[in-house]
Amino acid sequence: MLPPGLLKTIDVIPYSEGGEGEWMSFERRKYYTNAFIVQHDKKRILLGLKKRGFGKDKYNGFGGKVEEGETSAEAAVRELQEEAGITAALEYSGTMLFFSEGADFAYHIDYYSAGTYEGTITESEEMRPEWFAIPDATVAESSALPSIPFQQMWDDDGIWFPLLLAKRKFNGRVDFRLNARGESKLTKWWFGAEAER
Ligand SMILES: Nc1nc2c([nH]c(=O)n2[C@H]2C[C@H](O)[C@@H](COP(=O)(O)OP(=O)(O)OP(=O)(O)O)O2)c(=O)[nH]1
Repeated sequence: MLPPGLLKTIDVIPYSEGGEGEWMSFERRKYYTNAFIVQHDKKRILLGLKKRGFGKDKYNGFGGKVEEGETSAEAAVRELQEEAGITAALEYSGTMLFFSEGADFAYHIDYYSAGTYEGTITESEEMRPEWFAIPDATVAESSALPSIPFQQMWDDDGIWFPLLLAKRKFNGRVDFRLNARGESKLTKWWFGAEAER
């Protein structure tokens, strides 16, 4: 059931799969984190515009590489502090394997989220933090905040964001291939999610 290379961290039921072709093979993986502040009471989520490096000009959670001697949870707290200037009691939200054609390693990404934070949200050299509205079908009024900018995020985020927002943990894998213009595009995915509570 699980795609190759994905290490199961929780019990999941199939949630979404699609795309075409075979899963690509890779030799190595590197461990990363990615953290979101999700405030359901205020109907908002904090994203950052990445200002440099991998994923530049995309909106994302705050994160980076897990360093030697630290756990992924510790790395997530450190990266949130470094990139957004805040601390939070982050909870594990899921794990995703991300492989992009031509890369010499796969990204093993642990996702985290928290509903509250301490400190003052501060722009860093890497990220410009901004609030976005959490979609809420039950409320007619529109938010003053912009909608989550999926067109300016990684292609796969639209698949698993509903799980993140619903607090359903997930495991998944996504493969990206280069198109004729040399852009990395989502070509195959598989996601499983914790059963609905
Ligand atoms: N939302 C989302 N995030 C992704 C995807 N793929 C992917 O690598 N990421 C995240 C994982 C990491 O948080 C970030 C890549 O790390 P980075 O570029 O900030 O890290 P870095 O090597 O510069 O390391 P560091 O200096 O921040 O420690 O992008 C994806 O498909 N969706």
